[in-house]
Amino acid sequence: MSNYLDIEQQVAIAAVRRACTLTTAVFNNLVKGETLVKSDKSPVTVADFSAQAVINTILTSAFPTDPIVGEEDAADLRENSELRSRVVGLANDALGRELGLGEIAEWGLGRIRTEQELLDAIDRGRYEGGRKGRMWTLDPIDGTKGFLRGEQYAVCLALLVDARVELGVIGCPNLPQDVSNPSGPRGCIFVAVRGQGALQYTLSGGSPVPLKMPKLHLSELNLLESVESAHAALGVNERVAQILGITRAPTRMDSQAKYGALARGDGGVYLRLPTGVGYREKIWDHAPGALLIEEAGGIISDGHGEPLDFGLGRTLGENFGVVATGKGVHSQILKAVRQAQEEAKK
Ligand SMILES: Nc1ncnc2c1ncn2[C@@H]1O[C@H](COP(=O)(O)O)[C@@H](OP(=O)(O)O)[C@H]1O
Ligand SMILES: [Mg+2]
Ligand SMILES: [Mg+2]
Ligand SMILES: [Mg+2]
Repeated sequence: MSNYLDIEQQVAIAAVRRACTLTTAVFNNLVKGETLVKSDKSPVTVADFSAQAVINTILTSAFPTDPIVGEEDAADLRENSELRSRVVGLANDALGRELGLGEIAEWGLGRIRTEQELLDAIDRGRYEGGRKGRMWTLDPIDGTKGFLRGEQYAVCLALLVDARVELGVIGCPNLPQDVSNPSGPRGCIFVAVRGQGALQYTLSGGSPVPLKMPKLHLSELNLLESVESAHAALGVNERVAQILGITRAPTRMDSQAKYGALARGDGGVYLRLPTGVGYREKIWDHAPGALLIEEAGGIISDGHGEPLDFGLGRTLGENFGVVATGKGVHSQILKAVRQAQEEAKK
């Protein structure tokens, strides 16, 4: 008998690997005009579009009936022929390479797709989400701002069944494989399967390393937080650290690379509290990271201690931020969050 979600795991890792190769290549050749500003003022690049095209194409070929909740859609590309042909070229380059580690010819790799097929593949990510059945969440580049700065970003894919995350894969092309050697080799893939633990692979292959979050005392913790002050209330984080007596400086890092760092013990708490502008967190920004933390032995909730609900649609609804950390310190951190929040209201 095969292991739970063996095939899904193999497909998801292969798809994320291909997308990571693509995004790395694009970064090295990104030119002016290849970044657009979306209606919410956030950036999107040809790399985001083509990575979504590649992953959706592979997923649809392996699991034709599975719906996908993906961050991007093809509307901007349908209006812009220059951008469209660049995205089509990049996606076909990525899909056309010969079979790699663990890849199977039946996934349809190697075949050149038409423009129409690739735009439709991107738009397969428009599923509205919900509580029943299987669905994938995809963030082709999480941390687009980090990507553009040449810093951290992540290619993030998760499989949910009845709104529960069962498989999570996070590819981090720029993340050092070993935090104690920051100038050493980079490129990690984090994989979690419910009930089967959390693993780190290197992007280049090789045997995975199991991840287990260390038991930390409050005094040893440091916060993992966003680089962008628009994404999280960094001032409140500072106060939470002060209340808890945390003296170590926070680690600021874009994207779900933060969840990978937390799972392997490079930091003690992922803390993301709302900035008060009414933003709703997106399910693709947290689904794979949430399972990674649980499978590495940690706990994840919102800032009130409520579980994250991935069954409400494309967003986490009215949720209050995210707190992920070790089981031993979670309740103390929530208490400090409550105190900092109350002080901020005064
Ligand atoms: N006001 C806001 N509050 C919280 N998150 C926000 C936000 N505006 C954008 N984001 C999300 O923050 C993500 C990046 O998170 P981080 O700050 O941890 O790197 C973005 O993902 P993308 O880069 O995929 O668009 C985007 O979805
Ligand atoms: Mg975005
Ligand atoms: Mg994102
Ligand atoms: Mg994104």
